[in-house]
Amino acid sequence: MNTDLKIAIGSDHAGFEYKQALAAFIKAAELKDFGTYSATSVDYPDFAHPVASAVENGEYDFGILICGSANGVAITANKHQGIRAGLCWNAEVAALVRQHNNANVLCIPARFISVEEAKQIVEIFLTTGFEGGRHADRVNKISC
Ligand SMILES: O=C(CO)[C@H](O)[C@H](O)[C@H](O)COP(=O)(O)O
Repeated sequence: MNTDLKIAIGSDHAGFEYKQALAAFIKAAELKDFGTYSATSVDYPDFAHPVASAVENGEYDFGILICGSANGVAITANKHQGIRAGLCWNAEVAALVRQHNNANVLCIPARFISVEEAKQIVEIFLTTGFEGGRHADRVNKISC
């Protein structure tokens, strides 16, 4: 897919192969791979924090994080004040996390979906806009 967006991507070992496939699939204005760079076992926060920081500081428009279940990377990314990371397992959820939650980090569970499903999720996530309105009121209430 082609996009004018700037994308930060990262994974742990469980998401490594999917990250490689998605990085090849996304033709972005800029795509930075924050690692991991092999299938050797690593700790997901070491990759989720840098991706979340890069989106939080405005360097990148969106982040994509992949681990086995996507829970580890989602929990980590959501520790960042400016991050709304959503776990997406199908295209419909990916659309909703953009339309209703204005998510800026997409978390993909590599051990539970196919690479083709992951590509579809990425495409929907990156091309769907926030609906605003009542959803903006709710998103504004998230920060504490
Ligand atoms: O953090 C996770 C679960 O919330 C991720 O799915 C990790 O990829 C997973 O825990 C890694 O497990 P492994 O047995 O060390 O490969």
